[in-house]
Amino acid sequence: MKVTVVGAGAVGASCAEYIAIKDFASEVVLLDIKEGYAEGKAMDLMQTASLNGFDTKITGSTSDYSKTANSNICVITSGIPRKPGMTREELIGINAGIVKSVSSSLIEHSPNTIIIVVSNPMDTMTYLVHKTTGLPKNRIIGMGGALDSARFKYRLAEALGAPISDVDGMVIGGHSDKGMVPLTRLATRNSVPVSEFISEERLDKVMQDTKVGGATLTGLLGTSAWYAPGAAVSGLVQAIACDQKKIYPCSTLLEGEYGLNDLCIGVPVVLGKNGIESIVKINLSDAEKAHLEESAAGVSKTNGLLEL
Ligand SMILES: NC(=O)C1=CN([C@@H]2O[C@H](COP(=O)(O)OP(=O)(O)OC[C@H]3O[C@@H](n4cnc5c(N)ncnc54)[C@H](O)[C@@H]3O)[C@@H](O)[C@H]2O)C=CC1
Ligand SMILES: O=C([O-])CC(=O)C(=O)O
Repeated sequence: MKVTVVGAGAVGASCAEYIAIKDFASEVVLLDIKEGYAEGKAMDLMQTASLNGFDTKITGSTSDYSKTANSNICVITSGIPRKPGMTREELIGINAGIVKSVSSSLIEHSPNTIIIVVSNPMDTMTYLVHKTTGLPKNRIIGMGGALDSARFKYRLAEALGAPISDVDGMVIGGHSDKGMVPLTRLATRNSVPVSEFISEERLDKVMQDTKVGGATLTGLLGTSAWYAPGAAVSGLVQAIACDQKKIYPCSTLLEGEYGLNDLCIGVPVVLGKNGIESIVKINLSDAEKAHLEESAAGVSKTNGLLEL
């Protein structure tokens, strides 16, 4: 199993590290445009192998896509992150050009690859990959919901005073400060609805804190987060590489599902060796449907800024 990660910055390197530590891939190639940067990160990571006990071989490449040839899975993290006070949508001008050229170079060398898009604004970048590459829809996956759901579980555990392992919950919708739809109604503590333990007001705060999870970290760090994003990507990569058939909320092209068309947005999907094996349709309440539709309108508006 060969995995390429484009962008050896904060998220790309974290992603490579988590993939290696989980030790399911034979090879990870990190690629960046900064001279020597990916090679340096790869060497540093390889020097953790005996310490962390993995055999995954990590190599680096400065813009040489021949080294990525025949990758089973390619992750795109190249592009600029936001600074405090910015929205993810403001990154579109620079990141669209980067994502378009990177995806085309990847496919040239790995025509059968599955692509995971991370660069922001992620739902729109995922749509761009659809529009410009012609890859089948099951092989283009946007990562956002897995991260947002992890943050939701963190906030739920905090509110419940419970261990995170006791908590389950999912966030669908667009990966944006306003567009996320945390499904509080379906969240559970050890299969008991969380509403049995905490008030509606407290749950509403959980929802609000979850939606601004990325912005909160950007304010604290001066740039956006990388540990949880890297871990979330590694979960998706593992589900595909090991054909786990796990359900994750991912950004995928909708063609009528959830009443939405011609956009990529986060909904639950089954991940396995073919990438997106199926879109899972769950019954949403009227309020959740309205929230998702509003989120979709926001994503479509951002998609409208693409020069296609
Ligand atoms: N979808 C999600 O949940 C998340 C998305 N992100 C997004 O991921 C992206 C990367 O974030 P960071 O790693 O923090 O940024 P970073 O600045 O640390 O790393 C980005 C890397 O991309 C490289 N790069 C730029 N243009 C390139 C090109 N054409 N080819 C190859 N490499 C290129 C840069 O040299 C840099 O090393 C940002 O757009 C950020 O908003 C970040 C966290 C979560
Ligand atoms: O907040 C950002 O800009 C990066 C990101 O998507 C996240 O951490 O959720």
